Amino acid sequence: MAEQRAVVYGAGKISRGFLGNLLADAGFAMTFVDVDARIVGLLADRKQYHIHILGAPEKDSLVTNVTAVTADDAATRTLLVEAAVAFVSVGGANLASVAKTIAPALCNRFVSTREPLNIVVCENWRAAAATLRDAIALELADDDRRIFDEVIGIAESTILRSGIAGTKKQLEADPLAVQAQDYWDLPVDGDALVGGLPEIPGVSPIAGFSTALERKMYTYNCGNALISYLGWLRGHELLSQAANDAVLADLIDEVYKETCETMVKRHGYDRDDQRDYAMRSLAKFRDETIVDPLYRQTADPIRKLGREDRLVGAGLAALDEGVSADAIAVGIAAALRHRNPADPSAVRLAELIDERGEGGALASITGLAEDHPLVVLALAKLPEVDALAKA
Ligand SMILES: NC(=O)c1ccc[n+]([C@@H]2O[C@H](COP(=O)([O-])OP(=O)(O)OC[C@H]3O[C@@H](n4cnc5c(N)ncnc54)[C@H](O)[C@@H]3O)[C@@H](O)[C@H]2O)c1
Ligand SMILES: O=P(O)(O)OC[C@@H](O)[C@@H](O)[C@H](O)[C@H](O)CO
Repeated sequence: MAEQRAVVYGAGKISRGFLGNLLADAGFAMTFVDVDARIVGLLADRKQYHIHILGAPEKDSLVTNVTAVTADDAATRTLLVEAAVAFVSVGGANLASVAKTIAPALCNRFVSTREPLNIVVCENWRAAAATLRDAIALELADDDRRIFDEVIGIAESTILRSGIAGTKKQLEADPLAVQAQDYWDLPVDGDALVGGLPEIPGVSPIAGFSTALERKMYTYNCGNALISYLGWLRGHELLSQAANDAVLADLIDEVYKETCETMVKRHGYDRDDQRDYAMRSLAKFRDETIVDPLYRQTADPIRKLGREDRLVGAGLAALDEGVSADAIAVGIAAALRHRNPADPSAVRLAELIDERGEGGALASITGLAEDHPLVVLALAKLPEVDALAKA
């Protein structure tokens, strides 16, 4: 059988450290598309890179048979003609821009084939598949849009593996090296697929997936964000240190109670199943073999304070369901206190707070009124956050 090719939009930590791992193990040749010319140049020259599996070095691998092109390269236009599957992991805020690269490539594909193709979207971003589908549709003329609607599946997934930059030593040996959690499943929205996915062990189409990404963002990433922003304020460097900090234990327990109750009420998840799901995430955060720096977890606080993102989104959902959002609000307050001169988003957050105060900044980031109950609640938690930072 001819070699199957996958196109992976984004060549960052998840694309190389997770998608590339599963696809290489399944025997795929891969083309990565990225806006970062340095990464693209390295991939195109070296055609391989190392993945280091945290806590399980026997599962480390050398991914081969890869190449890459920059997103503005004319070569991207023909990439999807023979692709068997595509993945996107570029950061949710970049979905509109990647759509501009994907749309012409789909038009070229339609000239030679109307065979179905699925694009799996791998982002921590609410309604990521709909966002990408709408953005691609905007780029297409009517005839192509009709074909697009018929033969192109765009399916969400939940990424539960952590992808982490290589250590200094690993990067000296291979500038493309990534570290990844020892986790191998990528659940995908099976109902959104057209014609099914090629066989890729670990990539599992799931029926009834519609609320899975929100569940992950508002349970797993909400807990993670509270732990990470408070952990940073308390001087920790790693996620596992923050998640094992006894001073934070009660609050962590509370935030999971709130988010679990919210998900049970909002989507009808079984209470025990939801609790197990939540506790699996906490066990992961506490796992010391997963050496995950808090600067990655806390990066881009403005995005993470977004109205539909892990903290404010979860807080609004809790209030809608009549559930307490007190602990979630502590997480929001801790994010407002986040300062990191090396992170442009944190610098911008500090400027916004200087200009408008915490309430004004949160209102302008979320679009909520300054007197919205969640904004008021979050501001009321600032003294608690300040006390926890010093405790
Ligand atoms: N790293 C993790 O552990 C992890 C886990 C779960 C979910 N996620 C989510 O996965 C997504 C990717 O995360 P990551 O950690 O791999 O980020 P990353 O920054 O390492 O990689 C993103 C890559 O996308 C590229 N990119 C940006 N705009 C692009 C465009 N228009 N076209 C092509 N490439 C573009 C960037 O240059 C970068 O190389 C995010 O939504 C993140 O929230 C990450
Ligand atoms: O990727 P972000 O920036 O949205 O969030 C940082 C981490 O919390 C996140 O990458 C988790 O590690 C990930 O969601 C694990 O599934």
